[in-house]
Amino acid sequence: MVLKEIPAENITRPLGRNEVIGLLFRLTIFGAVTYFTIKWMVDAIDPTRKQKVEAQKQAEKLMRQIGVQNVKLSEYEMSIAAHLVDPLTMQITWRDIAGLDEVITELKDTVILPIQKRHLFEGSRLLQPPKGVLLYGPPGCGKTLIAKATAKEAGFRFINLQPSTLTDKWYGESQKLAAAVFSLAIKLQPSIIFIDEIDSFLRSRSSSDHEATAMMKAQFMSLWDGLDTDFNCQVIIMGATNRPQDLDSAILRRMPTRFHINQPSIKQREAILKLILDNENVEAAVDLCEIAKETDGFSGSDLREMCRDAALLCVRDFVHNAEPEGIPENDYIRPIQQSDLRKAIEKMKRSKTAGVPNMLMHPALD
Ligand SMILES: Nc1ncnc2c1ncn2[C@@H]1O[C@H](COP(=O)(O)OP(=O)(O)OP(=O)(O)O)[C@@H](O)[C@H]1O
Repeated sequence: MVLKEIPAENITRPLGRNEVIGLLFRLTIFGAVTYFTIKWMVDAIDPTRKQKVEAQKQAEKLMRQIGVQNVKLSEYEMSIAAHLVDPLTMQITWRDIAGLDEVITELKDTVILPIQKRHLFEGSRLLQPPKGVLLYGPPGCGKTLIAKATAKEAGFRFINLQPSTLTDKWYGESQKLAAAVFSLAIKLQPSIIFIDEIDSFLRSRSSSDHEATAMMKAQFMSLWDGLDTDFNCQVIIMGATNRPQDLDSAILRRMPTRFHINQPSIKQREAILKLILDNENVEAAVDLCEIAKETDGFSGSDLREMCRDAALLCVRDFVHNAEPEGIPENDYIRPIQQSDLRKAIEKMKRSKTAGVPNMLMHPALD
């Protein structure tokens, strides 16, 4: 009916030049609007998009900081590169670790020496630096410190990989990300891939594993084997775990160099306390040997929190001794005393028996 109203000659006559241009123009606008709408919708429903953009920005910044130029990275490598640790901010050296001298000496001999003096070991297949190192032991006892110091001292780049980076993604993405971990580490070599809580994603395989998880694990292992067969490749995987018994036996086999970082002994606690309080204002009469005796069962991290608490007691005194107008009587903070450390130990013990991490007990002071 509508067509009937249009004169027949208007339908059959060829289009004029202007009409063709107009039509093309409208088609282009329509195409562009459709493209951007679909792109916007896909972006809007991709929950990882914001993360990806952030990761890319972070990665580009870090790559510039570590002086990597002219290396082209894929989208997946970019999101892994966001976990690179800038060596300028990574200031941990052996001197920042107390009480673990034996572990450090062994690490120097078995991991760092073969890296630094490669030429001496070139002829031997047996004496190549290990491609997998496992640090195991209770939480807060220095595993991460050891890994960072190893990277710093050996001059390796440090990729701090959280297992959730690989496991939180959409189906299929985790495999691409796992591959990106290795390809990025190779592009940036020499490098250390540090995986904290490695048991959380490379635990013993079970029949209840999701198919994607099982595939990712298998792929991770075969990529790892790739590192092993390439003698020129300078990539080391360092894993840390509190639960080595939960690790897949195939993973354990790939980490033949293992270090037990145990709860510190009394001597080690004394050394850690000395290090933590080294630059603090501590009364000369403080007996750290006594404090070490009283802190049985404390990790290095507990000791640090405890010392921080003791130091805060001095600050609190300073604030509470202030005159009513808010001006402190003396303009200095008193040194840490034995009694402050004792009070802090008691507080830490209470929080440990209550199963609450100490820092949660005084969030207001953080
Ligand atoms: N041996 C140590 N010497 C000096 N400081 C230590 C030592 N052990 C632990 N610390 C302190 O405790 C903090 C936590 O240690 P770290 O992160 O290395 O522990 P971790 O074993 O990796 O723990 P988690 O398993 O919870 O990751 C360190 O930042 C450091 O301040």
